[in-house]
Amino acid sequence: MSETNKLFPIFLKISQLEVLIVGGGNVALEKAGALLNNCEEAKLTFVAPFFREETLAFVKDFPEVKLINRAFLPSDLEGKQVVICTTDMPELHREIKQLCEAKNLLCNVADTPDLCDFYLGSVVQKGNLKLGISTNGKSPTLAKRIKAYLNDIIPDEIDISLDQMEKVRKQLKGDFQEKIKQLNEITKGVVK
Ligand SMILES: C[C@@]1(CC(=O)O)C2=NC(=C\c3[nH]c(c(CCC(=O)O)c3CC(=O)O)Cc3[nH]c(c(CC(=O)O)c3CCC(=O)O)/C=C3\N/C(=C\2)[C@@H](CCC(=O)O)[C@]3(C)CC(=O)O)/[C@H]1CCC(=O)O
Ligand SMILES: NC(=O)c1ccc[n+]([C@@H]2O[C@H](COP(=O)([O-])OP(=O)(O)OC[C@H]3O[C@@H](n4cnc5c(N)ncnc54)[C@H](O)[C@@H]3O)[C@@H](O)[C@H]2O)c1
Repeated sequence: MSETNKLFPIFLKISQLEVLIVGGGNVALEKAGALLNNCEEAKLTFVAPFFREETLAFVKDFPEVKLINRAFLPSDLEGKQVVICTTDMPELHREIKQLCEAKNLLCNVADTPDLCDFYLGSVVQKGNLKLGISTNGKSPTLAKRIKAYLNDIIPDEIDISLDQMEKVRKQLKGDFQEKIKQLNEITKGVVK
């Protein structure tokens, strides 16, 4: 059988988690952008001895972002649940990954699949609908292309259908199996 993608996608309530981003440069900006564009209340703490202007300009309007202006210390991991390493210091990333393992923290080392417990995905968003795309680390660029393609072909009106379905779902009576039958019937024509 051909190779399969064994990653399991979950949709994190990122505003309920404490996230540490180590580094404040281009890659930090890219990863923070990925999180904040999905949830502007994401609780991000950055630690870095130097922050790029672009990073500072981007994060300044987000209420839950904190900046610590010095080199990483192991104590920065206290109270954190997710850690994203974005510096230009591979040795530091290996050390942080080990510290995270000892504390059972989920760690992503940007652009370094071997050190990641999870990958960031490409995200398609149409109102309440969200699709996460993974290429199993094979090609983030192709993931970006697939995102653009899906963004074009999924109609904006899908969000109206979702709102209508929510109302119907709340009004339906009957036992669970009967509800599923009715919901399947109503949604038959939505995706053709
Ligand atoms: C989805 C997205 C999320 C995000 O980061 O926001 C993401 N990378 C994005 C873009 C992107 N990254 C890179 C380029 C330059 C072109 C290229 O190299 O292809 C571009 C394209 C661009 O920027 O246009 C460089 C790169 N990335 C990785 C490596 C190392 C390697 O593969 O070995 C290298 C080489 C570094 C070097 O040269 O040394 C690895 C990872 N990048 C991942 C995620 C994870 C796998 C996701 C998947 O399964 O597809 C994984 C495994 C880990 C992680 O970082 O979480 C985001 C899409 C943005 C969008 O949707 O618009
Ligand atoms: N820029 C890109 O798009 C890109 C693409 C692929 C790979 N990379 C690689 O990713 C790495 C980061 O790139 P970048 O462009 O974001 O670099 P950058 O210079 O913009 O940022 C590096 C950040 O790491 C911080 N840092 C350094 N030592 C630290 C420490 N001890 N504790 C905390 N923070 C520390 C710096 O203060 C800075 O904020 C580099 O190794 C680069 O080669 C970058």
